[in-house]
Parts: sequence; C-alpha cells; structure tokens
Amino acid sequence: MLDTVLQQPAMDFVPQSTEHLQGQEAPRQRARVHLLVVDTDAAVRSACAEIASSLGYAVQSTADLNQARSLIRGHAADVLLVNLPYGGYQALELVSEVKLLYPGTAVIAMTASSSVNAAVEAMRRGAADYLTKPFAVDELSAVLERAASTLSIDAESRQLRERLRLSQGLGSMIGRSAEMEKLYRILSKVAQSTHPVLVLGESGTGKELVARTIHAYGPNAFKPFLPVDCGSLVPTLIESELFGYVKGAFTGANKSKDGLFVTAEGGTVFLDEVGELTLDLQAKLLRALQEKEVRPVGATHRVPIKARIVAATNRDLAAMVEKGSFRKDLFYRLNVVNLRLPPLRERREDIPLLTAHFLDRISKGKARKYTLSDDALRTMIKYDWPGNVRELENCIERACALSSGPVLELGDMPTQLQQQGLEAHRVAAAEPQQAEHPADVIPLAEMEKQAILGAIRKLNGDKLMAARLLGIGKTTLYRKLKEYGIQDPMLDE
Ligand SMILES: Nc1ncnc2c1ncn2[C@@H]1O[C@H](COP(=O)(O)OP(=O)(O)OP(=O)(O)O)[C@@H](O)[C@H]1O
Repeated sequence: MLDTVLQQPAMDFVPQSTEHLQGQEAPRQRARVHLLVVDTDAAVRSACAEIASSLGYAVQSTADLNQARSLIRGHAADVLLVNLPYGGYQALELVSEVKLLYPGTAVIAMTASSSVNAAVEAMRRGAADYLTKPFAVDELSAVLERAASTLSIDAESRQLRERLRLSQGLGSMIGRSAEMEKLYRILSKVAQSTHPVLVLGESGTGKELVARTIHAYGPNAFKPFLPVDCGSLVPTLIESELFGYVKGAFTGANKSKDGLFVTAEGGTVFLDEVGELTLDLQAKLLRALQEKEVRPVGATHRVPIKARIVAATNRDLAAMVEKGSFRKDLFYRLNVVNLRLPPLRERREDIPLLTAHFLDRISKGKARKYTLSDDALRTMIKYDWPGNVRELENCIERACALSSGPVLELGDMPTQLQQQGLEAHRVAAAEPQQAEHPADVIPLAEMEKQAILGAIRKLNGDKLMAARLLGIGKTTLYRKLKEYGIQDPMLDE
C-alpha cells in the first residue's frame, strides 16, 4: 500500500535520477511524459513523485493551486495528478480550466474514499481517471500507464493525420473526398488500438484495403495479417482454418495444425464476409472472442489467442440480427467500432484521382504512359459504378489491354459506359442549353460551409484562427456551425 511509502521524508522534489531503483528493472523507454502532482500533503506528493519517476516520468509537484497553474502554463504537464480535498471546489475549478485551456493534458483526480462525489464531478469536468486514497502502488502505476498510453495514441494519430494532409489518401488508399477524409480520421485513431473493428460497405468499396490499412498503422504491423473469406469456404473448412485441428481430427488430418487465430500471434485476422458465417460458427467465434482462446477441431484442450479481429461485410448485419440469422451478442462484440465505406457514386470527386492512380500503376509495368481522353473521363465521373472501386480498376485495366494507343478512348471502355457516354452526347446535342447541368451549380451556402470546414480542419481545429482568416467573428462562426448542424468540424461532414 502507498501508506508504507508515505513513511519517507515529506518534501517537494523533482527526481532527476532513478538511483533508488538500483537492482530493479529499468523503467520502460518512452518519450518523457511530464507529470505534475498537486496535493497539500507533502508525503503523498513525495511518494507519488518517487513512484512516477521510477516509471520514467519527469515529475514536478506542488501544494499550491496557483503555482500549479503557472507550471501548467509553462507546459510542464502532460498528466496532472490532482488531489480533491473534501469541499475543495478550487481544485475542481483547476480541472475545468486545464481541460479547457490544455485539452491534451490528461487529468487524474485523487480523492478520499469519503468524497467519491468529487471524483465523479472531476470526471464530468474532463478528468480521465481517478484514484481513491489510500491507494496501492500498483493502482497508481496502472492509472499513470493508462494516461501515458492515451497520450501516445493521441500523438501518433495526430502525426498520422499530418502525413495524411500531404498525400492523396492514406497508405494505399486513394481519395480526398470529404467522406474519405472523415474515414481516414476515424481510421487513424482506430488503428492505434487493438479493439475489434467492423468494416461495412458495398462490394468493391475497399473493405479489405481498409482492414490492411488498420493493421499497417497499428501497433502490431510487423505481425501477420491473415484474411479469411467466410463467404467462399464451407463451414467445416472455416472452422479448421480459424481454430486449427489436431492429428486425426478428420480424414486427411495427418498432423496437427494451428489455426489462423494462433498463427496471427498478436497480428490481425480479417474475417471477410462475416455475415455468411453459420449460426454454429458464430457461436464458436463469439466464444473465442470472449474467452480469448480457441479449441482446435478434434481437441479437448483450448489454446490462448491474442489476434486482433477486423471483420467486414456488405450485408446489413443489424437487419440480420433482427431476423435472427446473426447473433446479437456477436454483432455487439464485432461492432465495437464500425467504419462505413461510402460507395464510389457518393464520392465522385475521387474518380479522377483513383483513375490517375490505376493508370500510373499500369503504366509503370509497361513501356508506355497511359492517359484518358476527356470524353472517357467525363463519362466515368458520371457513371454510377455499382461494383465500386473494383469495377473502376477492372475497367481501366481492360481499357489499357484493349487500347491500341496511349490515350484511352470511350470506345475502349465496357459497353455500359459507352452507352452512357453516347446517351450524354445525344442529350447535349438535342438540348444544348441544358449542357450545363443544374447539378453542377454549387449553392452559395454549400460553398460557405465547405470554406468554414476547410479552414477549421487546415488549422487543426483552431476555430478562433479560422474565424480570423475567414474574416468573420467568432460568434458568427459558431452560429454558422450550428446552422449547418456541425457538432465536431474535425469529424462531421
Ligand atoms: N480507396 C482506394 N484506393 C485505391 N484502391 C482501392 C481503394 N478502394 C478499393 N481499392 C481497390 O479496389 C479493389 C477492391 O477492394 P477490396 O477488395 O478492398 O474491396 P471489398 O470492399 O473488400 O470488396 P468485397 O466486398 O467484394 O470483398 C482492390 O483491388 C483495392 O485495392
């Protein structure tokens, strides 16, 4: 218990070394996280500081709230560990101030067991965690570790977002439409954790690519990524693929084999077309996820697993749950986070980028550089692409194979595109005055909304600066965001 540590001399200090740890395991290497301990009890300050510095934190401590404020102003705190004395509203005020002025600082509240209400209030004001006194060294370590890992997740996803701003998409994913930007923002956060993710979207929208990107940007990118198509394998095969089998489990099982959940180690198992699993396999999968272990086919023992699960489907799983063809409990397990991929027809502005990307890729493998005729590109932008990006990719590959020259014409495209292109020409010839389709006219309100969102995003959420650069007042900016129904400009469309 911390009480034993509290026997040490009560004094403020900023530990510079870990000499007191000689003979113990060295602190884990990470960028120095700055911790500020605020408590009037010198013994608590001293003990917390000693434990935190042994974990690798740079620690400062103070008894005084005003001094705490000035230390925080000097950016001394990534994590603030603050005591909430009984009736100590000033300490609660400090929590609010810090979360308002420095939202990146993780706040942990300490309370006496008699004032749990204060801890609840602190959490309401934005504290990330709390500790009830007296607490064990392990409890303090666990809370600090949690705070530090949240900080590093935030920092990594910020870096990822920054890289994103400079590219045509995220990793191998191409697209800069608002829908894709929104997806990247969520994806870059989701990738840092190891929670299950459910990827939803029509066929060919890039669900597997998203799963691969989550894996590639995740903490276990160096471990395997193992896809399984639950729609194309018979149930018995899926079971032995996923869970493995022991020698003699069935005819042909000459020796035992580990399943993908085991061979993935800490990597990712991608369950494509998860909606196609039989109810029996759904039950087995649920058990594996809940208990983090699997029973290989024919075995009596269970084997621990630690793979991350990313599942995908083009079916409406919620409706399947209603009908009873998909287990509700499994749905909730898989659906911890879901990512919905927009069909290509809802992000037509990405078609030129995707087209250029595929043309580049194909040109690299050949001696010639392919381009598209204006007519072909115009038609492609207007086409609905029921098979989404896969259909677009196939269409370009086919056109490159068929084309006799480096410029791909409408005539090199599949019949349905050619027909659409011809139809557009006929309409344009019959009604020249209609050539400028009204849908091409962007309403002023939409342009204003995009300008505001664009400015806030470019400035990483700094609304004040955005308002200044847009030449409007802060209140006007807030009113407009409200008018457009935008709650979070960094996420909402
Ligand atoms: N945003 C994108 N940028 C570049 N290529 C993409 C993108 N989205 C999809 N693709 C490409 O389109 C093809 C289909 O993608 P993918 O297999 O990931 O789709 P899917 O949604 O999993 O399809 P299905 O539901 O049929 O399994 C792949 O070759 C993939 O590389």
